[in-house]
Order: sequence, then structure tokens, then C-alpha cells
Amino acid sequence: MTRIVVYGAGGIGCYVGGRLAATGAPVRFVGRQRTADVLAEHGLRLTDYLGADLRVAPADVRYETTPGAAAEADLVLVTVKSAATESAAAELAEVLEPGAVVVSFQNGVRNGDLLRERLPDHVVVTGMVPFNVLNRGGGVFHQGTEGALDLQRHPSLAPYVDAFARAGLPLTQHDDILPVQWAKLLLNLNNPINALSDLPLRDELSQRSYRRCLAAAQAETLALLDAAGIAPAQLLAVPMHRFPVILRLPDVLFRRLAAKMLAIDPLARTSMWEDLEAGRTTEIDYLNGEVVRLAESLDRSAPVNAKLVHLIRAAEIKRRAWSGPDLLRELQG
Ligand SMILES: NC(=O)C1=CN([C@@H]2O[C@H](COP(=O)(O)OP(=O)(O)OC[C@H]3O[C@@H](n4cnc5c(N)ncnc54)[C@H](OP(=O)(O)O)[C@@H]3O)[C@@H](O)[C@H]2O)C=CC1
Ligand SMILES: CC(C)(CO)C(=O)C(=O)O
Repeated sequence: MTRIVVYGAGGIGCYVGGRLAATGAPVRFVGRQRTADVLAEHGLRLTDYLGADLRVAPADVRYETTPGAAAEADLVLVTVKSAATESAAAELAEVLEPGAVVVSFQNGVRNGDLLRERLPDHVVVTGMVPFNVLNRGGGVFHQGTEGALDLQRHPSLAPYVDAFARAGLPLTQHDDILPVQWAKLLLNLNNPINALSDLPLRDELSQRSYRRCLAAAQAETLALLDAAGIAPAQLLAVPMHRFPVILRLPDVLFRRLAAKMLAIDPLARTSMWEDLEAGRTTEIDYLNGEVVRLAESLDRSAPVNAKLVHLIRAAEIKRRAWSGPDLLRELQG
């Protein structure tokens, strides 16, 4: 059977790789010693919002901390944060066998291209993870929201389609992944707002003032995408260009019309909140920062997204919790 390596096994990597391993796929994880220690003690437990509950016993978790462990991979799932893609690519270039297929399961719009550039002799497929994964500690990883794994269509994925389906993670392949990535990035514009609010996603999105912050960031981005000729894909029930209007609705109406958007695990937060909490550099440059770069390329500006970049950079040094009204005033100022 083909060998799967998860490279950068944290939240997403342990969840996706864990479900594959729990359902019989040969998975090896490459990541940090702190995660290796937790999994050696507890093994993996993978749960989801639909009630799935899968386990991999400690003795069956193959978690390693050196790049060499990826040498025998047929399929590599790259799940490092965006700032670590460059070094992960350099490490993989040293060890991968010819023929290994590499998939980026990361946020942002540039990780797949970067991997492709650094691994010119390998097939690199750009993917996207639509759902939220919460690292509950003790080897427990929980999928809190819905969505199937999205990927650029590629024949090299064929040998793996069944294994992902068995794992309860069916693959959706797209002729063009870029509009899907931009749609996800529009949702990820909430990451800094959620991180600055210091609240679980559901509590944050229940408050109109935070939603108005997100609406402002999205409206700015949608205008730029329009100018760039990029039409974001529709990921949820409503087309992306309708989001700002819905987000600005008063709380009572929003709860009624967008109940599904609030159907989130009460504990779920964004990966950017997790980064701030752990004292790590965030992915802000690859999310709202990407919007600022797009604006510059069009000779325009993106003041709301630029301000969010600035606030997160400040929070990486010293955190404070922003109330919705304060954050909205700051973004409008
Ligand atoms: N968490 C979520 O709910 C979602 C996340 N995503 C996206 O998925 C991607 C992964 O996110 P997430 O799983 O949360 O990130 P994590 O930080 O939880 O996991 C990444 C892990 O990779 C490790 N790592 C970094 N560089 C290397 C390397 N060279 N070799 C081995 N290990 C390495 C990191 O260690 P260290 O911290 O020490 O660098 C970390 O433990 C991101 O792009 C994120 O935006 C997408 C959808 C949802
Ligand atoms: C799923 C979502 C949008 C929110 O958790 C995410 O991608 C992240 O946290 O980075």
C-alpha cells in the first residue's frame, strides 16, 4: 500500500493523518518533539461534529521528528503554517524519492506555488482544508465545522481517493483551485478578528460589531478581487459577494438567517488565536497581508486589511483583548 507522510503534524496534520491511520492507511507523522511526547502517551483520538470518534493506540502512532522520516513517502501532506513552508520544502527536497506526490493542505493562496517552485521534480497539488480543527490536548483533535477536503484536480491523486473516503474525509477535486483558495481566504479574514477578540468563534460571530469588522475586510477584498478578475468560489450556502451584507445584519436577524454559520463547536477558535496563545508568529502576512499585496499590485490600497495586519503584528508582541465596538472604531478610523 502507498505510504502517506504528514509533514508538520500539528492540528490539521494530526487530525487528517490520524483519521487516515485509524482507518487502515499507512501513515507516518513528521513534527515536533512536544507533539511526539503527547501522542506517545495518549495516542490519537479524532472526533467530529457528527459524532465520529476514532482512535489510534500509542503503539500504532508513527511520529518522528526528523525530515528523513519522509524519505519513503509516496504521498506527502504538508500541514505546516505558511511561514514554515519554505523550510519544509527545503527539507523535503533533500529527502523525497522521485515520484512522491506532495499536497499542500494549508491556508492562504501561495503555499502550493512555493512548494512547486522548490520541488520542481515532484507533482505538487494545492489543497485546502475548509473545516476547523481544535487541538483539545491529550492527543484529542476535534473537527468542529463541516466541509470536504478541496484539491486541484490531478491524476496522481487517484490511488488515494478511496483511503480518504474510508477515513470520512472525501476529496473534492476542482479544475481550478485558486477561486476556492480565495473564497477560503475571504473566510480567513476573520482569523485576526477572532484572535483579537480572544473569544471562541461562535461568541465572536454572534456579536454584530465583530461581524461588521469582518464585513469591512471582506468588502474591501471582494472589490479588489473583482478588479483583478478573480471570482471567488462559493463555499457555503451563499455566494461570497453576499457575505458582507449578511454579516452586517442585526444579531436577531443574523441568528435567524445565518443559523448555519453559527453552528460551530462552542469551543472552536481560529488557528490564528492558537498561534497568539502559543506565542508563535501568525499567518497574518499570508491572509490579510495577501490582500494588501493584491491591492498594491493593482495600484490601490486596502486600509482595513492593512490595519488588521498591523494590529496582529502588535498582538504578536503584546496581546490585549479587543471589544467589538473598539475594534470596529479602530478599523474605521
Ligand atoms: N487549525 C485549523 O483549524 C485550520 C488550519 N488550517 C491551516 O492548516 C495549516 C496548518 O495549521 P495547523 O495544523 O493549525 O498548524 P499547527 O501549528 O497546529 O501545526 C503545524 C506543526 O508543524 C510543525 N512544523 C513546522 N515546521 C516544521 C518542519 N519543518 N518539520 C516538522 N514540523 C514542522 C509546527 O511546529 P512549530 O510550531 O514548532 O513550528 C507545528 O507543530 C495552516 O496553513 C492553517 O492556516 C486550515 C483550516 C483549519
Ligand atoms: C476553519 C477556519 C476558517 C476557522 O477555524 C480556519 O481556517 C482557521 O482557523 O485557520
